[in-house]
Amino acid sequence: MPLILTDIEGTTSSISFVKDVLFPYARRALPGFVRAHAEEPEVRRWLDVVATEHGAVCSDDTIVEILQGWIDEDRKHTALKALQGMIWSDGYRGADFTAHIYPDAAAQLRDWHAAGLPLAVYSSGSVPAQKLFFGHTDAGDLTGLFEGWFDTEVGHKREAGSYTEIARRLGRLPDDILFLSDVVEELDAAREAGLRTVLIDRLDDYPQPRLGDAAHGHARVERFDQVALD
Ligand SMILES: CSCCC(=O)C(=O)COP(=O)(O)O
Ligand SMILES: [Mg+2]
Repeated sequence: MPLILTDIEGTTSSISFVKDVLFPYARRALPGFVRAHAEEPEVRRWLDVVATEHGAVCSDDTIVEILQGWIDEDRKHTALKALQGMIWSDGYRGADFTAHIYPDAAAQLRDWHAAGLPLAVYSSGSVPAQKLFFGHTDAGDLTGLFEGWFDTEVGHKREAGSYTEIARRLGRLPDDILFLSDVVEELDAAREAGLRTVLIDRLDDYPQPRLGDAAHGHARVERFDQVALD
């Protein structure tokens, strides 16, 4: 039985929840969060990464502006993702929102887990953000279904080496892992590393079905219950 490795945004869950709820929440809360927590080592560490990348001495206000710009560009930068995760914690715990999950994804993940299939997550969202997300979904707390959590600290999702590293950390051969994602470039990288791949083509997120050449030769389904495991 393969291990199922799943992406989040556009795969288990809608892009609009991330873009229209999570990102605006983080954008709004960022200035107050930085004012309140900038001297905490785990926060300072990531603010300093942003300042170093900016290449000039900059104030925390400037760092906030840079981070807000990255949110607007949907940059998958590890420092931004770590800070977003800390900010969303307040939103989930204060019940400002729950995380969207497609009903077919929640049901199939539960069924695979019940059948003994190992499950893991690989998302650009930080591991703490992933755990918050699956801990507060519309379908309840799903964290117990997963035995592995990976973010861009293993590498970026469009690089084959990231998938090789995930397989190594999971102690599995690459072709014993089935990766599910909405992004063909991520699936290309996973296939290059030897993983099996399925394009989850959510028509709510991608109204033009990615058929033929657009699917880059990856198996393509529209829902989790259509994923073939062999
Ligand atoms: C972990 S939830 C937040 C989602 C997020 O910030 C993100 O960038 C999602 O990207 P993905 O790799 O899951 O498509
Ligand atoms: Mg995605």
